[in-house]
Amino acid sequence: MRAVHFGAGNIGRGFIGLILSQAGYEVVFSDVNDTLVEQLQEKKAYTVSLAGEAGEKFHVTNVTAINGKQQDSVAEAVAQADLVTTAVGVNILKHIAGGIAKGLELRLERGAAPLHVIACENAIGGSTQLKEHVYGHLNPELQEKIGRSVAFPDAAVDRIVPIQHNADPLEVTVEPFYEWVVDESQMIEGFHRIPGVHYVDRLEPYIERKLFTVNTGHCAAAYWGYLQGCATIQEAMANPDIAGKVRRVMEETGALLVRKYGFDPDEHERYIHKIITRFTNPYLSDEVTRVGRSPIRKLSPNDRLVRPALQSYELGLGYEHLAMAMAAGFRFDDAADPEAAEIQSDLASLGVSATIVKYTSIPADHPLHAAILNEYEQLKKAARS
Ligand SMILES: NC(=O)c1ccc[n+]([C@@H]2O[C@H](COP(=O)([O-])OP(=O)(O)OC[C@H]3O[C@@H](n4cnc5c(N)ncnc54)[C@H](O)[C@@H]3O)[C@@H](O)[C@H]2O)c1
Ligand SMILES: O=P(O)(O)OC[C@@H](O)[C@@H](O)[C@H](O)[C@H](O)CO
Repeated sequence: MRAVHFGAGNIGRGFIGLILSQAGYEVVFSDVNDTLVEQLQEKKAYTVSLAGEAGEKFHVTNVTAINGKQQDSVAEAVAQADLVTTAVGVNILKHIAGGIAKGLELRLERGAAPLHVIACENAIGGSTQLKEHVYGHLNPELQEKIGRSVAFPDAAVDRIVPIQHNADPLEVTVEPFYEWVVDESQMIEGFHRIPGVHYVDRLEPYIERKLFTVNTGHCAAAYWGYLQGCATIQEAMANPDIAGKVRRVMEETGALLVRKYGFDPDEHERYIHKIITRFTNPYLSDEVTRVGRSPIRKLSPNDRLVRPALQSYELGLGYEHLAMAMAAGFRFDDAADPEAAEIQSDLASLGVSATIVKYTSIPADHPLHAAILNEYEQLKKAARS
């Protein structure tokens, strides 16, 4: 069996590629990074190391790569695949959609077997978003025909994989923990279950639990850490003030999740505790600039900060620390991050209030807007003194 995986980056090699290879798939990575592609084509294998005391290593074999810039090769790979997965970043999905659409057309012409396409991105409805992009390249007749034999089940993926600084460009160090949850209700016949993947009937509680706990806490640690001059999440979490606030932001989203989904409060508390342990893993060094990356995405209405804060407000629950984390996000001025630079430019030209509205879509007369604005001004004052 052959899987085509888009994105031979950190999570692609360190998680999805590893699991698929262990499940017996030949993994064909599609990437636009020439070095990664050439190395994978040449070595056909790489090493995944677990960041833990034992330092366990996995030799991942039966892998290769194609260059994602060559749309015909991408389409041919999709046409021959038994499974398609992605980990490119949710904003990149639109760029891979054309090649996938072309590949699906080829499959139709050749009468190929049913196919599942699973986007493993940090987003609600990632595969559904990819499907919309792919369908944007197909006329209604093709959409209808392809829809009968191609499914896009949504997924939630969890494993912390920092930016790598290894001599071997293919080697990747990952945390030992992982969770991959796939929505079974969106699948069609002919799917071969992948060992290590958890299949559920309803993904929403899983993706929201993951995004609003792991990723909300993570970006809060990154933004507060960045403002305190910390280079890594580990360094940020060693600061008791930051660690306390990170816990409280996860308690706010925890109260929301418990209310929305009826999670057991003690079990959810253990989930938060486990996440804090993962953030403080001494065998990992995870840069705050990676975790805080793409603040426009992270401050957008459906992502890890605004969505839980608005829902908490609607239910009369606390959102103070979420507002504080958003304010810190607006202060994240990493010059190497184009989204951070865009926000900083808007703050200077539009002012704080209009910039908050522009990126969060929270109206200026909303109490959450006032809370973000107030906290932003406090942070600015603190930075001056
Ligand atoms: N790293 C983590 O801890 C982690 C954990 C869970 C989920 N995720 C999610 O996984 C996704 C990837 O994150 P990452 O940390 O692996 O990022 P990454 O930057 O390490 O990897 C992304 C890869 O996609 C490639 N890419 C970009 N454009 C492409 C294109 N058009 N075609 C093919 N490949 C292309 C890049 O060259 C890169 O190798 C994101 O959505 C992220 O939120 C990351
Ligand atoms: O990948 P992002 O930019 O959505 O978020 C950064 C990190 O929070 C994220 O990559 C985590 O490490 C990961 O989601 C853990 O499962």
